[in-house]
Amino acid sequence: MKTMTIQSKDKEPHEIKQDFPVNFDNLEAKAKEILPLGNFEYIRGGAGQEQTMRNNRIAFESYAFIPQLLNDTSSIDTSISLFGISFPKPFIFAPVGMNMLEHPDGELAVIRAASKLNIPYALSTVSSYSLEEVAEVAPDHTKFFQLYWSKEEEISFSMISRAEAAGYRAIVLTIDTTVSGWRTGDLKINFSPLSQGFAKGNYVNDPIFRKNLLNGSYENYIDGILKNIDHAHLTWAHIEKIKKHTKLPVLLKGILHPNDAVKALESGIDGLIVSNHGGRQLDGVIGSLDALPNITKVVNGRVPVLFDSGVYSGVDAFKALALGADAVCIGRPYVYGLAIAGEQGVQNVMMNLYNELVTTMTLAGTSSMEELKKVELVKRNNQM
Ligand SMILES: Cc1cc2nc3c(=O)[nH]c(=O)nc-3n(C[C@H](O)[C@H](O)[C@H](O)COP(=O)(O)O)c2cc1C
Ligand SMILES: O=C(O)C(=O)c1ccccc1
Repeated sequence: MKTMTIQSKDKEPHEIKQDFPVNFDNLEAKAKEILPLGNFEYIRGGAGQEQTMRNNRIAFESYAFIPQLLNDTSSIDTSISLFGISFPKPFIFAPVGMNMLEHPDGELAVIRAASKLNIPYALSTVSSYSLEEVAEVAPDHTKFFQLYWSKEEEISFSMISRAEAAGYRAIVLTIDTTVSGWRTGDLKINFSPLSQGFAKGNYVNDPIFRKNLLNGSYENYIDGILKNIDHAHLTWAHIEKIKKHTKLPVLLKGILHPNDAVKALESGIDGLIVSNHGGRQLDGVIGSLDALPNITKVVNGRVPVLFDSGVYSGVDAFKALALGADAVCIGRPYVYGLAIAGEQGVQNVMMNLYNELVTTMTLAGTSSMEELKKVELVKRNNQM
């Protein structure tokens, strides 16, 4: 593979493989060639008729921005600050479960890429490698732990304590996975990612989970994970308990309604992630980007508002940031990069997104996140 070196604005040289797919469709097509069909469809697919997935894209396509020119954009500052820490790029790795479905190095490859690029990394509860193994690879890098609430709450509290002990900097509680979405693609071929055994990382050595396993509450790990993962009983009352249990900032992932954003603030939540889970959970909901402006309005800068679902280019990231997101979380693109070329693939994807964002900022006359936030957008009614 030919390589070239790109000098990014945060002064770290990054190598990009020239024959690595650049745009999202090509990335997805390449991953499809490489991955077993079930794994690929699980990653690509969404819930139901995939209306929500389409709504995500329609939302991005509906916004257009109006550049203002003859501003000095010879130096672009993309840095952001989150919970008192500064990062050179406005990106975050979204939590994505079971990375061994894509590559044997799984989350270890992703955290290596994240730490080289200095992009915060959110590890999933259902990771293939444990939170401790991931932390060991990059002890000083900023990591968040995404929590799927367990039916047996002691397991969740145990995982939070382990994340604290291993140096994770925040807990991201995902609230949109009350039950797993109606994933028609997986149902069609009877594909069950959990049954492949790649979701065990955080459960295998969890003291509470093991105790229950030995007590015979579950037949095996997979049975135990399946029995624990749905959280339909989770309510606002739990947030108080979680906040009491940990000193770490707690973010809620999956906020779409401004009323929920208000409740989150009233409950003392430290940050929000506007997300519809990439259209994988509830079909027929609003595009995530369409939910963003009303939420940033009610939050009004009191806590960080992060964003995900459908960010597939630097221009998409630009639009989400212009609509008030403090950082954007990247999901499927990096997962495809991981499938294609492991750690290097993850780096390539993130650097392509980043370099396109920098190019977009330069052309749009915006040299910092503050200026980007002032960009004017127009929304048109789009049919795709
Ligand atoms: C294969 C896959 C697995 C995921 N696993 C999790 C998970 O374990 N926990 C979680 O909160 N979100 C999970 N997500 C959702 C992502 O965090 C994120 O919300 C989503 O990927 C954003 O949509 P996008 O990929 O279209 O940008 C997963 C997404 C994918 C594609
Ligand atoms: O597939 C997903 O999107 C996801 O979040 C999940 C939920 C439960 C188990 C594994 C992954």
